Amino acid sequence: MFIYQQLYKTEYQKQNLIIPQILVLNVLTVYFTFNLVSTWQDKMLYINESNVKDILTWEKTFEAVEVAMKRLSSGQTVQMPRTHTIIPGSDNVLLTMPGYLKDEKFGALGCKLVTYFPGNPKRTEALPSINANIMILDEATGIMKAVVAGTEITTQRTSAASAVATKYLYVNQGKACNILAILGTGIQGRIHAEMFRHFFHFQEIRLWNRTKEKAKSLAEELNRKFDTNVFKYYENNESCVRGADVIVTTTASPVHIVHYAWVKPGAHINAVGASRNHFSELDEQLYRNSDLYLDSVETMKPEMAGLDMLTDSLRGEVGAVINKMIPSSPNERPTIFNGGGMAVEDCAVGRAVYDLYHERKI
Ligand SMILES: NC(=O)C1=CN([C@@H]2O[C@H](COP(=O)(O)OP(=O)(O)OC[C@H]3O[C@@H](n4cnc5c(N)ncnc54)[C@H](O)[C@@H]3O)[C@@H](O)[C@H]2O)C=CC1
Ligand SMILES: O=C([O-])C1=[NH+]CCC1
Repeated sequence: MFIYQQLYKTEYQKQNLIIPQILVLNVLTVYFTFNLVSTWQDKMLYINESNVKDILTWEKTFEAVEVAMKRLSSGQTVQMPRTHTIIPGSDNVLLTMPGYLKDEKFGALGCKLVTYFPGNPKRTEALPSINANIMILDEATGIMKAVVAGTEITTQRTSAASAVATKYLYVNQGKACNILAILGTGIQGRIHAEMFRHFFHFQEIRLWNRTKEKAKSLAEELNRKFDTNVFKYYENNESCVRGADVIVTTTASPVHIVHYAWVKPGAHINAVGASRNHFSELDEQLYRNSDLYLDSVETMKPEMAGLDMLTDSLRGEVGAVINKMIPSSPNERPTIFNGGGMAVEDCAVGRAVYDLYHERKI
């Protein structure tokens, strides 16, 4: 632009050029800014499900979720309540889960879009009921850096949240890991069975499902896969739960499938599944006679029907136990971890995947 100006000699010529110059300058500014942004967006990365499965380990997911829980309970996160867009006349729902987590290793600004379409597994070509994508945004500019496929991440991080809770509320108390009971053998039931075997080495892992054949075939498949016989299938939920040290519920059942009378004193329960609310798989007596821990009290308040009636049971967040802000329960009351799933867990694991992807230069 400066050189261009020097070519004109008279004041008249120069003045007459001012308006066109400003216009040209503006057009160029808009052009370059737009090009810069569109270059960013055109180059935006999509890390697909196969990439995620290749690079994400359970150890990394566990670490990311543990950090997310810790940071949430020490006020280093922002997590908005998720929105639920329910498709009229169905149980199908779209959730948006925005969050921000401050952490050198796992920090991210992100938003997960996740759908829950419970009929998907029964389609002619079975599909997962939960499908997700996580947007990772640049903290300085707000521009999207990547979309990370979020279905495997949701699967792993949900089970990892149960594993973190089990470690701090149960295993670290020196309690025995002999028998694990899992109710519901869909995607969450399967990952909990494999991940809990991996981290805690249970001697017996019991599986129960409403459709009995599914529990039976999963037990057979996992025994074959790991060349073991620790996986046992149960026809009845009561006998599956009685005597178990740790119980995991991963169903969409709208009615109670675990009753207080069946639960061993001092047992730990991870209540993962939810139907229309998060107060359905376990009966009220169990909630009233247990110590209840959540992933996020704020996020669960609008979602967990009945939470306001459980003030005597509610001890706080698992992150607060990890941070030693509150003690975990040393007594014989059962402990319950009711995890609703947190956006900041998805941010943390999404960031880990983003970094691993670049480290490995896939
Ligand atoms: N807390 C969290 O962060 C997350 C929670 N979830 C919840 O976990 C549950 C399971 O999810 P996925 O394994 O991905 O789904 P899935 O569709 O693979 O499995 C659903 C399971 O629920 C059982 N089920 C359905 N209706 C039932 C009923 N009326 N009584 C007994 N069992 C019933 C099915 O037999 C199946 O075993 C769902 O409720 C889902 O919303 C899923 C992901 C994250
Ligand atoms: O946290 C999560 O992603 C979900 N919670 C329930 C369905 C999906």
